[in-house]
Amino acid sequence: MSLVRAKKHLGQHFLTDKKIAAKIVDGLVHTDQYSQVLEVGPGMGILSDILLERKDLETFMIDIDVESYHFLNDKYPQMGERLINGDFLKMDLKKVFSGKYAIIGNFPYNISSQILFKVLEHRENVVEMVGMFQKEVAERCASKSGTKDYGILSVLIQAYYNIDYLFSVKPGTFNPPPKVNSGVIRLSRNERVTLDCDEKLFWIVVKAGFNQRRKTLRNALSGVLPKVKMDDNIYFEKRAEQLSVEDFITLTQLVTKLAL
Ligand SMILES: C[S@@+](CC[C@H](N)C(=O)[O-])C[C@H]1O[C@@H](n2cnc3c(N)ncnc32)[C@H](O)[C@@H]1O
Repeated sequence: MSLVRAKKHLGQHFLTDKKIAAKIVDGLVHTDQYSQVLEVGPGMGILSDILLERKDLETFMIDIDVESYHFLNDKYPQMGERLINGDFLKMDLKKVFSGKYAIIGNFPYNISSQILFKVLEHRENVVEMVGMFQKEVAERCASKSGTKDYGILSVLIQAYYNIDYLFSVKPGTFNPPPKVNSGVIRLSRNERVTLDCDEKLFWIVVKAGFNQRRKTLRNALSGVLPKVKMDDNIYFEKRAEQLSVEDFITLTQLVTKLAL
């Protein structure tokens, strides 16, 4: 079985350290809540080898690279239709999974945000995600209000998930090595079934606030929500990075009232 040639445009950096691979799979801790897991970008299968040993989990895999797909198809003939050659970003997750499941991967760094937004979109059923990202992205997701890294993804992820930064990984543990350090995070769905506010508006407020993060929320929101008559509430004088998830929920409730 010849090895898969690493393709830069697909973000292919293959992990070579089996101990790190095992640590990543061990990051799945809420397995009482699901029995199916989707691995995104299995590559040559360093995580998949460990996942397939897990008797408590039914593993699905999707890789965009046809060469990886053939490699894995030969390596794991038992996978059948659970091994998919395709683009995770275009994958119809509802067609494959009807109940709760987890997502795991050493993700391609060029599409990190899109992967995270897709997880958020399917938050009702994705109860856990363990994944490796570029270290800065992993840290940004986990950062708290008042820090420079705190942004749209931090708020949206932390609204729906508890986040744990698990560990960092050096470039030398990949072949070929990436130019950046990596970080592994775990997202575990929190108790909130829904937010206590208009969720669509919450997303709009968060995005608008951070898209002009140097401005006060009064100025940042006025462009996207022209019908809202903002009063003298102190929230409007703050900047997005000063607000916690709870504050954003309260602000969204306030904006809803002022729009009536
Ligand atoms: C960083 S490599 C990780 C490979 C392997 N899991 C490992 O740890 O060695 C990322 C993998 O994601 C795959 N990939 C890139 N874009 C993808 C996409 N849109 N959908 C699914 N897989 C993708 C690449 O082909 C590659 O196998």
